Amino acid sequence: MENQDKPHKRRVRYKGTHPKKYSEKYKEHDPNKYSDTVARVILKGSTPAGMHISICVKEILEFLQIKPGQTGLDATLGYGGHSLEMLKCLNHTGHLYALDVDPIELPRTRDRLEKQGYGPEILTIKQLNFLEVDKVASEAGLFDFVLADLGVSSMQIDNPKRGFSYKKEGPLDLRLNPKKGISASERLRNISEAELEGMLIENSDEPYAAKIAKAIIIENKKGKYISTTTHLQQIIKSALKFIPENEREEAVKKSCQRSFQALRIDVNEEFEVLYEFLEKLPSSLKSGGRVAILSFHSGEDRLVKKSFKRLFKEGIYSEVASEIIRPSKEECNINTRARSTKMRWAIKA
Ligand SMILES: C[S@@+](CC[C@H](N)C(=O)[O-])C[C@H]1O[C@@H](n2cnc3c(N)ncnc32)[C@H](O)[C@@H]1O
Repeated sequence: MENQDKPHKRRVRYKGTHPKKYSEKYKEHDPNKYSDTVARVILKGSTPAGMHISICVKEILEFLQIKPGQTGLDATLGYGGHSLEMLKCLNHTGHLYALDVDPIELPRTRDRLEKQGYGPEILTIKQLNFLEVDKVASEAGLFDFVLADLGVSSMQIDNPKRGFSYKKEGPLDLRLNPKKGISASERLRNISEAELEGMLIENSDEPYAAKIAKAIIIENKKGKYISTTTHLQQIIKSALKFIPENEREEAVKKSCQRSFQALRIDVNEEFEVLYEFLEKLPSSLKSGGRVAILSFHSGEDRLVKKSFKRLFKEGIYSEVASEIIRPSKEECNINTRARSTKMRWAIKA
């Protein structure tokens, strides 16, 4: 009877036989109802829309050696895949704290984990920047284990409204928390050519930084401020016109990837935040406490490596990874986003 009052809501229609746009992938957005479709997409080596496939799960669990009764921190909750695996190890005794700055995905993940039986009695989720790790530790007590899986989730990259990908038309935002700070578009509006060139070099080793910075500033001077992902992509494309045609497509793709990464690092102050987190980590860990960090580009990995090495020399860590751990070939085949992952770990003295 009830249904008679409700108007029937038609699902979004798409052209052709398969949905291509993020918003049209209604089956992938509902993994509980359409588990077959989701499994098929994963098998094909893709990440279903609205999902994130956790990386190096086996390697992380092997290292963290989580036991029931322990207290841990997932500094980067994301889709909650790593949290879920860590919660299974706790076996309903102990506590997991989980942080994320993203106010859009966090409530979805909280709901998902709660539906799987992980509520506030075992899991405390906070919308907080992980640079506040010390504050969380003062509430939770020192941690037995900490995981940080840096960067962005697939849900964030795939959602065109967030502006993380040059491949999809959307506002040039790139903030992990769109309610805080300024968008990438605003940042580009008020930047000088020298600062922009420096940002592209420092954050992502962009070889055509000078040319791209110049092209963006010329566009600003014309009053054509860059407000969308595709506008920025077009500017990069025209700045690289001097590259021979047979090499241009690949070069533009790479420069787009690097430039978007550089802007993302800048608007989210990712290096400053990571540095502060690494400084505060040891005093948030118990003696014997373990930390694993997954990073996705050389700038991040350098910071982790330097911090772990220095604190090991100072006797603050008793052991640190001597080499980077990488996901297996099999994992990279299933999940192409795993290919650039570098894992490092440390144990508190
Ligand atoms: C790679 S994803 C994590 C995926 C997660 N491990 C999983 O299995 O689903 C990274 C997440 O960290 C969050 N993040 C990035 N920097 C952060 C910071 N400084 N503080 C808190 N969360 C952050 C992002 O919003 C994103 O959701």
